[in-house]
Amino acid sequence: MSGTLILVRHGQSEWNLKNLFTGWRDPGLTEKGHEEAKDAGRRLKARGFKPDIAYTSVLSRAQVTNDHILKELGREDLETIRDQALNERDYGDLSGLNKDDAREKWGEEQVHVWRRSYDTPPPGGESLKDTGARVWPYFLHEILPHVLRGETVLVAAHGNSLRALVMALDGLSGDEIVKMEIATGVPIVYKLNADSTVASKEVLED
Ligand SMILES: O=C(O)[C@@H](CO)OP(=O)(O)O
Repeated sequence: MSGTLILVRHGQSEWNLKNLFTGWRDPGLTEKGHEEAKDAGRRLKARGFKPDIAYTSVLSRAQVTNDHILKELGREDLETIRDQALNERDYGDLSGLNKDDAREKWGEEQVHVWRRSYDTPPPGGESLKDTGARVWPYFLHEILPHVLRGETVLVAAHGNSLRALVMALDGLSGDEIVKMEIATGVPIVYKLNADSTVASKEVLED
């Protein structure tokens, strides 16, 4: 039997809008972000998805996104597990800085390497590899068993924690992940086989 894994990046946050490195800081959603989250819920509802359990991070932008989705699905009372393992990548000393100011200071190329490379950490922060080293074991031990039991699992998390997960699920290389972006509020739906390989992947865009 195969189960379903639904990944959703939180809606636009106040700091996404202000173009600030966010990481483990905890800004709320913008109006647009709230709408994106509700829209993710509507898209899932239109396709008949019914989560059996939900997972999110300890950061409010992901939790509120999860709440909006569950409300749209009429499942506000669904068990939701919150864990730091699903937090955004820790941006270290870049947290709170403007991304354009950082490009002025350190150069376009260096900032791109910090933002998108696989194994170069930003100063004082986590590389995507470091993020994957906490996201992937958590996924294997806590989330995957539900999917393998045939359940539908919702994971509302963050751009880079989800990039780490998608990298492993899709078998992408360190070079391939550099180009991979995850849009806010757009559900990515995986069906997994009983041996945990990916049976199908669908991005629920407009
Ligand atoms: O600031 C952050 O925490 C992330 C996600 O918003 O940014 P980036 O896309 O630059 O990795």
